[in-house]
Amino acid sequence: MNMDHVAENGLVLLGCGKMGGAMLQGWLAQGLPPTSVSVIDPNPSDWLRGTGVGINGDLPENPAIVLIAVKPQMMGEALPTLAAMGNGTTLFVSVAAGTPIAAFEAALGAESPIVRAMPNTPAAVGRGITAIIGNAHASAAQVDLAEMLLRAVGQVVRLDTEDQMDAVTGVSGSGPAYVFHMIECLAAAGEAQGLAPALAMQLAQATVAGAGALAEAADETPAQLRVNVTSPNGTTQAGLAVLMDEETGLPPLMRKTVAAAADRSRELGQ
Ligand SMILES: NC(=O)C1=CN([C@@H]2O[C@H](COP(=O)(O)OP(=O)(O)OC[C@H]3O[C@@H](n4cnc5c(N)ncnc54)[C@H](OP(=O)(O)O)[C@@H]3O)[C@@H](O)[C@H]2O)C=CC1
Ligand SMILES: O=C(O)[C@@H]1CCC=N1
Repeated sequence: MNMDHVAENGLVLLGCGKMGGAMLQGWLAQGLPPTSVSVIDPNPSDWLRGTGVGINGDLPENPAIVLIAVKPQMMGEALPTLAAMGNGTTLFVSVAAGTPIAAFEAALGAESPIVRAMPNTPAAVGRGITAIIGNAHASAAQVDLAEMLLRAVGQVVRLDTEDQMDAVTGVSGSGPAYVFHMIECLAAAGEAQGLAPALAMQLAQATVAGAGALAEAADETPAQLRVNVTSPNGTTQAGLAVLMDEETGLPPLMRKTVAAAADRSRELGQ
């Protein structure tokens, strides 16, 4: 199974907001024909209307893939729409935080092939990372198909057990928001040191983007890259003494942040 299989049999996207839209953008850029995509969304955006995909019209009877990208809180309303779709060969892929595979099996039938996935919004620029796990009825070829589709918008990792999904959500699903907030804080701190707002934001954005690109491209570990910036008794050492404090610095704060997000993911699954 490959992208041709999806193009021939169709892809249904349930919910085209920030995450569904980011992935659709990536697939269309990779050459998935818009005519093979059917979107169900109550308020289609102008961007979506301009793509040429089918919107809130007739759906293919047995699409290759149904991608579920509605909020977990809307799942109860959305699942009956899905139950009418698929004949055992359609693969259902959910990106919803918290919602367990068992909830989809209960609504769609235990024989339905289902892949649970946790992507992130850098998918919009092809730089996402998605963790996936299939249910017992998803064949190896179907999990491969989900992986191929998600690779079009970034990296893909496979999980051994579904319970890892809560921690993944806390790290990479929500993670972009932590990094965006770090940019905001770095810029605000620059302003507090007397820089103009636009200059402080430019410095903060370029520093986070550049450090991320270097961390990905370099052979050294992030720890070594940090050491490379830190001259003995210099400015970075002074700054890091605050940031790396085990009592008041980033390590305990990041542990609490990721734990809170993972706990919320577990809660959404109740
Ligand atoms: N945003 C992110 O960074 C990530 C999100 N996710 C998951 O992706 C899913 C979507 O999140 P996100 O894109 O942020 O949310 P959005 O609210 O941006 O998108 C959800 C979309 O679904 C539409 N919708 C609501 N009800 C229905 C329905 N019954 N049938 C079809 N469409 C419906 C919404 O329309 P309307 O707005 O008009 O209600 C909206 O366009 C969530 O489950 C979330 O956990 C996963 C990883 C990362
Ligand atoms: O905030 C959320 O619940 C979703 C899941 C991961 C990122 N956004």
